[in-house]
Amino acid sequence: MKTFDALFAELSEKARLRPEGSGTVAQLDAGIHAIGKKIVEEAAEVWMAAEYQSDEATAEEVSQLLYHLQVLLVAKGLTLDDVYKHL
Ligand SMILES: N=c1c2ncn([C@@H]3O[C@H](COP(=O)(O)OP(=O)(O)OP(=O)(O)O)[C@@H](O)[C@H]3O)c2ncn1[C@@H]1O[C@H](COP(=O)(O)O)[C@@H](O)[C@H]1O
Repeated sequence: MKTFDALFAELSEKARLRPEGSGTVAQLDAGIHAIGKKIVEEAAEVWMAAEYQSDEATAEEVSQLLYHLQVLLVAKGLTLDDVYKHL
């Protein structure tokens, strides 16, 4: 099973190697504004799933929100340690 840290390493590699067909590369190319909008959209989907849908659906929406947050970190050149030091 993939972990949060493993996903971040994978996304960092995608940004470095820019493989064809990568959704992450497309998101990075779309820029901070587009990534930010995606985060807000996914956050709303987390809320709606938690309030009205199953635990499984909620967990899936959370995974998508975490993915888009990681894309934002990669786009900004931030690391997980930059975040962890605030936890
Ligand atoms: N974990 C994720 C992940 N979570 C969410 N998403 C993206 O976020 C979108 C969220 O989907 P929604 O349900 O909101 O659907 P949607 O609104 O129709 O989404 P759009 O495609 O229209 O933006 C998905 O379509 C994916 O594009 C993800 N895209 C990729 N990953 C993982 O990231 C890694 C790198 O992926 P690539 O860069 O695509 O190779 C792989 O391990 C993937 O499994």
